[in-house]
Amino acid sequence: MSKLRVAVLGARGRIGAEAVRAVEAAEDLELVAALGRGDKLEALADAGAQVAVELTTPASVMGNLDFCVRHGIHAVVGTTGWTDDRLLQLNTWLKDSPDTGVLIAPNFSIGAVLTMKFAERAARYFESVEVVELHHPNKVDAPSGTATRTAQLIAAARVEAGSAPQPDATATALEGARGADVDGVPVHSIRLRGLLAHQEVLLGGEGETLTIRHDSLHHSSFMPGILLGVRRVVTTPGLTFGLENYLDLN
Ligand SMILES: NC(=O)C1=CN([C@@H]2O[C@H](COP(=O)(O)OP(=O)(O)OC[C@H]3O[C@@H](n4cnc5c(N)ncnc54)[C@H](OP(=O)(O)O)[C@@H]3O)[C@@H](O)[C@H]2O)C=CC1
Ligand SMILES: O=C(O)C1=N[C@H](C(=O)O)C[C@H](O)C1
Repeated sequence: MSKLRVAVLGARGRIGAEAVRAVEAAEDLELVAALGRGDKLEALADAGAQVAVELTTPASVMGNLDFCVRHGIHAVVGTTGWTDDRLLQLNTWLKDSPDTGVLIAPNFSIGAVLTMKFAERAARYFESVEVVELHHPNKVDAPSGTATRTAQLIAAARVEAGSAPQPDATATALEGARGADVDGVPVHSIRLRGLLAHQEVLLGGEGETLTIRHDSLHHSSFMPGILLGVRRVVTTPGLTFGLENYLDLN
């Protein structure tokens, strides 16, 4: 059987470099291009890439996806910075290339995906819920894509359950003291040398709390999810948001 031809964008970055190694080590995949900033996207088409793994920056991702979708190259995207407007734009491009698949995964690690699902399930049972994400200080965006997605899932679950607004008597506060408001869920971002990617979801009810915590200790935690994404995206046209859609979590 012929190998799937894979390219990595952002190949010299922290996660991109790990992804290059993971693709090279996979027997059913062939690394045909490894591009960094300044490299020409035409190299993807010239190399006959079937799937591009996009691990760059929020400023670069849309231009790269525009190229990929126009050339029918499937994409597995870990880059953050997704807004409703960006998703709308991507869906518009995909309409003109209906056989092309794009997976956007706010987090490729199984533990982080489960954290999001557990938090979504638990959200309706507690009066209060806040998210704390902790990352290395080189991260350029805050809150993290994972925390944003977690808060959105929690908020949607609470709306569906008819939950009351969270109790919070704060009358005065320094700007930022209560975190960022993501659909009504406070999200707190910590940047600390020594950390990689961590998240806590704190839920509180009368006389009890529940904390769901996940730690990515090495970029290797993201590799099984990336490889799964690469193998599945070629038979999953259109936009898929979240690795959970490729997993049997029920
Ligand atoms: N979904 C997930 O599970 C994960 C997602 N991420 C996300 O992935 C992204 C990258 O993270 P990280 O590796 O830590 O960041 P880095 O800054 O280490 O890597 C990004 C790389 O992309 C390069 N780059 C920038 N623009 C382009 C472009 N147009 N074409 C090709 N390469 C480009 C950068 O080059 P230069 O240095 O020259 O700017 C850099 O080498 C972030 O958005 C991060 O949040 C990270 C880990 C897991
Ligand atoms: O920048 C990172 O490192 C990470 N980014 C993603 C995010 O913003 O959620 C995934 C993971 O947290 C690592």
